[in-house]
Amino acid sequence: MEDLELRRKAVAELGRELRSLMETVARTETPTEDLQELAGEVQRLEARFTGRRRERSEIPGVDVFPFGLRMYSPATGHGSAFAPPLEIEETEDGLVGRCALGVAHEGPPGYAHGGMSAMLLDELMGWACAAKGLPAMTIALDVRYQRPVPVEMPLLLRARVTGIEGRKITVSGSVVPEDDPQTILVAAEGRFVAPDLDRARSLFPGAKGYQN
Ligand SMILES: CCCCC/C=C\C/C=C\C/C=C\C/C=C\CCCC(=O)SCCNC(=O)CCNC(=O)[C@H](O)C(C)(C)COP(=O)(O)OP(=O)(O)OC[C@H]1O[C@@H](n2cnc3c(N)ncnc32)[C@H](O)[C@@H]1OP(=O)(O)O
Repeated sequence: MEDLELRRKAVAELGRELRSLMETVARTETPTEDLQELAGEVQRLEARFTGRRRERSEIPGVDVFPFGLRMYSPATGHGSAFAPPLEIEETEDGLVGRCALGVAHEGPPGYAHGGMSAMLLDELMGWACAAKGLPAMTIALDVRYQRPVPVEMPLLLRARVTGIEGRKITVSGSVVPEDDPQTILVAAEGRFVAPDLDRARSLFPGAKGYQN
């Protein structure tokens, strides 16, 4: 079997380069004819991804699902061009995530798109459920945008499970500047449900651990 760590490293390296490319594209003032030529080059590059293409519900071989790694997650995945990516650490008071967003994640000029903050919090809050042994799906997310989130600013995101009632979990979350953690930029309250085994089997047919 191919070395998994080596493959994860390669996936992360490719992700890093793609992220950098996305940021360059979002900021470039390159002449129009060069853009046209570059589109053709990117298309040729894409044709070099050979080999089997993963099925829709197939879990990537580099992942650990549902408790571990999601390498192509648009929030935390080191293999994703779209992810900041969010780095997660477990603390006594829940999970803490660190990242900085880029111009590619912009909504209002100079500030993050609100959907980015919502996505990052949603994911971190989901991982907070998994950290309690209950991998769960979001059923409701209430996001309060208190201050705009500047891009290129180191951020701290927090997620804490506030209640567990059977398979239903409530979680709170926030986004703050790393150097000014008292200032809440975004606050969120979420409700999650951990699917029971039958539901998990039908929702995630590619997750071998759940199959008979
Ligand atoms: C051992 C199983 C493990 C399975 C793995 C699960 C998840 C793994 C996922 C990720 C990996 C881990 C870390 C997380 C990382 C990222 C997080 C990303 C978060 C997301 O990006 S996630 C995408 C958006 N999210 C959805 O796509 C959910 C759509 N949704 C559904 O697919 C169903 O909703 C489901 C399956 C969640 C529950 O369905 P179900 O059949 O298992 O549950 P059931 O109906 O029995 O409800 C039980 C109690 O929850 C109440 N309840 C249920 N659903 C409700 C709703 N929608 N609104 C209000 N209350 C609701 C009922 O009222 C009842 O309450 P009561 O008991 O008091 O009556």
